[in-house]
Amino acid sequence: MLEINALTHSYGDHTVLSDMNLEVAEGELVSIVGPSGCGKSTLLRCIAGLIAPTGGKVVLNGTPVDGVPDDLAVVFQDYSRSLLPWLTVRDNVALPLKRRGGTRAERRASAEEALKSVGLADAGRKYPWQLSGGMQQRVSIARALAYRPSLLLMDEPFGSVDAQTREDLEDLVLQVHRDGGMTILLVTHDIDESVYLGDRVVVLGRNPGRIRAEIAVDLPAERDQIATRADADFVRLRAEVGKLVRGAVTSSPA
Ligand SMILES: Nc1ncnc2c1ncn2[C@@H]1O[C@H](COP(=O)(O)OP(=O)(O)OP(=O)(O)O)[C@@H](O)[C@H]1O
Repeated sequence: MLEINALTHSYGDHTVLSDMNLEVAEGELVSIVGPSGCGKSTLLRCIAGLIAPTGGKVVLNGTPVDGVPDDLAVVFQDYSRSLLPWLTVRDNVALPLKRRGGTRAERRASAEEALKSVGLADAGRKYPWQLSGGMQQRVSIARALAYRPSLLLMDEPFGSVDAQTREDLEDLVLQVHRDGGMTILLVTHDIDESVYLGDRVVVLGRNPGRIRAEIAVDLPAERDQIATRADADFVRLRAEVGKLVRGAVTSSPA
């Protein structure tokens, strides 16, 4: 459903991504990890059509990306800036649905349903600033879910929440992925998280950013914060990814 062909991006004479090729299948959850500055966010911005790559192309559902595609949603780390403080939580979630058409009542009903699915059934009439950080990030996720994109991009979505909330939100993403079959690309700094959530982990190296390795996560789809993380296969995969990321900091990409 997503094809990245010979993608290159430079900011001025600083080449950040070089000749990147990646295919993502319908319904896959792909984690992207790599050292700071290797171009993970730049890659997501190219896929989201927020920046035009300097070379190569991104093809989503058979159509080359040229501007922000209609059937895509993005969740960023900085939830405090992504929600509009003057709109209620429900209206924040319903806002992007205007692009989909439908009546105001239908949009509100979809928003309520998405809020329920992230455990915020009672928060619709509140304002974002009345909620905790973790709850605000749930609202951002609900907004993306209500939109029912064919591709969901998440850029360090749990980087600013506490450890317990992070685990809850990770499990929420797994549940959404399992139930809705959504294709998800998730950028994270957290190696454990990349393995816990991913069907596949893509490791980027830097100078310039290239795919250094792709690791299939051959764990059962059903995951559990305690049992999965204690599983010998999980521990092996985490070590493998960790070694590749550490190697990517110092050596040039393979
Ligand atoms: N708008 C921009 N203009 C110029 N340089 C940029 C811009 N955005 C990013 N860069 C540079 O491109 C490189 C890659 O940045 P990017 O944010 O894509 O990396 P990242 O892997 O997401 O980093 P991090 O893990 O620290 O968030 C960095 O050296 C960064 O300074």
